[in-house]
This record gives sequence, structure tokens and C-alpha cells, in this order.
Amino acid sequence: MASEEQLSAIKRAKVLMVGAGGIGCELLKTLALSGFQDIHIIDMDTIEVSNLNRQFLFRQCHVGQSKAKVARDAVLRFRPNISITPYHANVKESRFNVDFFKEFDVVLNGLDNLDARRHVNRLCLAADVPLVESGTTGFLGQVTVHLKGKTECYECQPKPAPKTYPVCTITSTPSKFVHCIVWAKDLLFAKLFGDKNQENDLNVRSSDTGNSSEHSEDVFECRKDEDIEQYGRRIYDHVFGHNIEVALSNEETWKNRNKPRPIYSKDVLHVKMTKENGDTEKDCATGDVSAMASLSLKNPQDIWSLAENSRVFLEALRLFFSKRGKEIGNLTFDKDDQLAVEFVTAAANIRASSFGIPLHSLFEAKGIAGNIVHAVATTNAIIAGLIVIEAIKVLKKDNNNYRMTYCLEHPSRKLLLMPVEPYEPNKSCYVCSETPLSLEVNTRHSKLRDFVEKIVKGKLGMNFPVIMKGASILYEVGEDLEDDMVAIYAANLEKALSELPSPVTSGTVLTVEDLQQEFSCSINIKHREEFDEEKEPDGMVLSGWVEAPVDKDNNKPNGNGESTSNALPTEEILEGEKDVEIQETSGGTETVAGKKRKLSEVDESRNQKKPEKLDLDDEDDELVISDDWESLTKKKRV
Ligand SMILES: Nc1ncnc2c1ncn2[C@@H]1O[C@H](COP(=O)(O)OP(=O)(O)OP(=O)(O)O)[C@@H](O)[C@H]1O
Ligand SMILES: [Zn+2]
Repeated sequence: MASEEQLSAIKRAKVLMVGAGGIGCELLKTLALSGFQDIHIIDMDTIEVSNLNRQFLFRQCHVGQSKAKVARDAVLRFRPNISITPYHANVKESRFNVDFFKEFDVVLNGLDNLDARRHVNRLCLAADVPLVESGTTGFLGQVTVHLKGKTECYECQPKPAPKTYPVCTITSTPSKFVHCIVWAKDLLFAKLFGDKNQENDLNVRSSDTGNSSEHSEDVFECRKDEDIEQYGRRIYDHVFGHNIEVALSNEETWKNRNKPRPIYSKDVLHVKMTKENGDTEKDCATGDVSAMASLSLKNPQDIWSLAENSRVFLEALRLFFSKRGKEIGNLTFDKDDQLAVEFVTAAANIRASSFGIPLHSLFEAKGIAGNIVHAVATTNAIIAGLIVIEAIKVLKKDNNNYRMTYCLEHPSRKLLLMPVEPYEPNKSCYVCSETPLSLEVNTRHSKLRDFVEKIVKGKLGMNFPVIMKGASILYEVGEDLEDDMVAIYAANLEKALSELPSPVTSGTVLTVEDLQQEFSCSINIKHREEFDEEKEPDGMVLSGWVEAPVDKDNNKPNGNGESTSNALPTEEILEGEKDVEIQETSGGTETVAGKKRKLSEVDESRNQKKPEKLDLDDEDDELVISDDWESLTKKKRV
């Protein structure tokens, strides 16, 4: 029961919710039932069928409509007298600026990606509005409270880099099914159906593979004299047969590894495939075509044989070309695109078969390819409740009682909910402190464009950057720029840093600002001649901002797919930060970040107030949900 004081704080409050998905639906309901009367919701999405199992404010008839608007209407039906203002929009739009954020007493995030979370963090800091941040993955969840100057900001601790695999493992020596999935989706799918101009590590020219003909051709292009089935079979034979033969010819590679087996379509599929749908169909919308349907394969949980995978491969390829021809050249893999998932599953399985790796069902392959940890509605509901508890403390200015709370999969100390005192701001955080960053770069070779793309946008997450050296502006993005300035900045992008009108050399201090986020930081430039292409593929190294530790043993596709009883669900579990990326790395060892850390390790890395080591392997099955959190939390402190 809320006290009088709480109730009046709740009634007066104006709150902003960002995200009306799994957590957001629960949160809006809980806010409304807790007495909140002025709620604003931003969500950029429309409702999909796959949301309906847990986003309970939505029904089948709402598919395709704005989440924010439908969520509002659903809640107004049981709380008709409160005010809910929906925005069907991206929170990064310029209308949601610092002045907009200043209108709110507290901001509550129910987002699913790092980019939007960082953006909201910066706006909350600039507007000096408290932020309650949240995330769930399966049974794990967390809620954290961020108050400028009092607790750490969302970016005080570096977020783990996406999992990466060395390119040679993906292209030549896969040893796990996830390697085959990454190959199928990021290389083969991208090569056949994506942007032809994108760099791709699949060999392209027939001359690359030993044929010394002068007129080398792109083997992935359909030839004039072949029909789609012949084309599909040629691609099949090239990637699963010929390329494997070429790889086998390098004997060194296979000294300590099992050799792969080349697979040719004629050995697997003796007869020509029948074309159930014909190949003259017109282009039609995504999602309507399915190779499984054409081939009468019904159960996505079945593991297909090599022959079935080969049929799905050829049929999916045929359907892409015959029914979705207009999209070819622009496609990127999407876990919700059935035909794309079918193609990637089949391609990954054929490759797995070649390398002696166990095959997987479409259901499993989809989970790996889309980095899906199945959402648990109960976790979202618990997390939403915790967000409201923290929001109420924020409104009451109950400064000493904020908690970041972890929702665990298995009880620890008989608790499923683990409250911890929030950390103080990190003094070297480049977002909420004034600490400058350092950048080692070859100022004579690296262009301003590299700096903008790789550092300012890629690492610092800015959308509308302004780059300044002293008072001179080197680069700026904005809607109201004069044409001549746009031309000057475009020309600057192509110049090496040391050749800019105001040269950037060793010792230069650059100021980088994002006008929308009202966020600015300084970067000390240090010239360095050489970079290790494998270890430092960006050709520049940003420091002053500690990266998360790397764990060579953890190579599960989903950081939380295995037992989590000894894992602290920290930032790395938040939804939407689990992309598998290929990166050139050294040697042949895997670089997999996003390691789950034990509570004790988290604290060491933070080097702040140390809780005593927790016994997280508590097997005692008698579960207690305690409401005396304060004393429990204190016990963990030295
Ligand atoms: N930049 C953004 N601006 C506004 N809303 C955003 C932004 N980024 C993400 N969101 C919203 O955050 C919500 C996150 O919800 P959730 O994690 O349940 O994802 P989902 O897309 O609904 O489900 P799933 O990805 O599991 O199919 C989504 O509704 C999404 O539209
Ligand atoms: Zn910070």
C-alpha cells in the first residue's frame, strides 16, 4: 500500500516511458494501476504477431498498428481518467530534445538496444532528469537507477563489444554450428541477396579460385544462359564443393583438424527438383513465400537430412529470385523473414555436414542467427514492478534507498531478486565526467571520414556530430546548413586529418559534440605510424575508456543460453546487444566479449565499494522472497 506521501508524489508526477514492448506493456499497466496520472510513451514500432504472446495489451486485430497508441487505448479502458500521451516515433528524433526531456520528473526505459539507451542516457544527463533503466533476457533481468552526479550513468561502465569470430574460422575452419550460421548469414546470404558493393570475404571471381582465365567473372552472378535451378546448383557446387576442394589443397590447415568433405548437388539430389510453384511468379511481399511450404516440410523443430537441407537451399534461392526479385541487392538478414531463415538454416546445415558438425533444426538455427533468447513474460512483469518501485523512490527523493536490482534465474542466498546499492559515477566516464579521451591514429593516412564513422558514430554513439579544433569547425551535420558549408564538410571528409584546413596532428585536442544529445567530449590526438591490421582493424585506437574483459572460453551464441546460476546479469544481458559480428582478429583464437561476470568480479572491475563475496552457488531450494531488502543489501557491503 502506498503512503499518503507516495500517493501525492505519484499523482503529481509526469513520467516518460521509452519503449512499449515486452517490458513497456507491463510497465504502463503497473504505472496506471499504481496511480500515475500523466504518462507519455515513445515507441517507434508497430505490433507484430510475434509480440502477442507477451505484450498483453495487444491483440491480433492490432497487428500493424502503433504500439504506443494501442497500449494507451488498452490502458485507458481500465483507467479512463488518466492522461496517456503516445508518440509513434523514434526517441532519437530531434523533437525529443533536452527541453522535451526537462518536462518530466523521471524517465523509464523499456528499450531493447544499446544505441537508444545511450541516447536517452545522454538526454537525461543533459536535462538532469533521473533515469530508471531496465533490461531482460529470458529469466534474467535488471533495473538500475541513474541520477546525475549521484549514481553512475548508463555509460559509466563500458558495454561489452558484440561477440566476434576471427574471419578465418568463419571462412575456412568452422568448428561449431554458430560459425556455419555466421557464414551463411553474413557471407553467403549477403553475397547473393545483399548489396553487391559491400566487402565480403566469400571468394567472388572465378580467378580467385585458381582459374587463371583473364576474363574472370563473378561466380555469384546468374549467367545469361542458365535458369534459376542451374544457377542454384552452380552456387551450391561452388560453395559446398569447389571451395571445400580448394581449402583441402592447403594441407597445412588440416594437419591438426578434421578435413571437411566437399559436397556436390548431384551426389545429394539425383533428380532435378520439381518446381511446385513454377518460376514465373510475380514479385510479392516478404513473408508470403516459404521453401518449407513448397516442399511440405511442416515442423520447424525437425532436423532436416542433408538432402532436405539441399532441397530447401535450392528452393529458397529459387523463390528469392522468382518471387522477391525486386529486393535482391538490398536484403539484409532478418530473423523475422521466413524465407531468409530457411535459406540460412539450410546453407548452415550443408556446411555443417561438410565439416562434421551436428545439424540443427530451423527453430534452433533461427535462435542462433537472430541471437534470440526467448522472452519470459514473468521476468518482464517483475522488472516493470521494480522500475515503478525505483521511480517512486526517485519522486520522493529517497536518495539513500535506491537499489539496482537483478532478477536471477536460480535463487542465490534464497533470493531470486538481488538488490545492490547503486554505484557512484565513474570519475573517468567520458559521458558524465569531463575526462578527455585519447586517440592514436595515423594523422597522415586516416581520413576525417574514418574518424567520423569509426570513432564519433561507431564508438561514441553520436548522431549529429560537430567536430571542432579550437574555434574552427571541421565537420558538422545539420538540417539548416548552407550549401557551401555542406560542400566544404563533404570535401573535408575525404581529407587526411593532417591535411584538413585546420590540420589535426599529434597533440591536437578535438572537441566532439552532439547538439541533439547536448553531449560533448574532448579527444587528445596522438599520431602513430603503424597499426596491427588484425588486432587494430580500425587503424586507430581510442582509450581512456576501459573495455570489458574478454573471455576466450565463452563462445555460446547467446551469452545467457546456459546456466546462469553463477552469473550476475549485468548490462551485457540487455536485449538487443547480442549481435554476432565477424571481425578480423589475430591467430585463430576466438574473441568473445560479453562474458558473464560473477558479482565478485564485477566489483573488482569497478573498484568501488566492495560487497563481500556472494555465495552464488547456493543450492538450498527453500526460496524466500524478502521485503527487508535494505538489511540484505547492507549485509553485502564491507
Ligand atoms: N530508438 C527507439 N525509439 C523508440 N522506441 C524504440 C527505439 N528502440 C527500440 N524501441 C522500442 O523498444 C521496444 C523494446 O521492446 P522489446 O524488447 O519487447 O522488443 P520487441 O521488438 O517488441 O520484441 P522482439 O524483438 O522480441 O520481437 C520495442 O517496442 C521497440 O519499438
Ligand atoms: Zn557516466
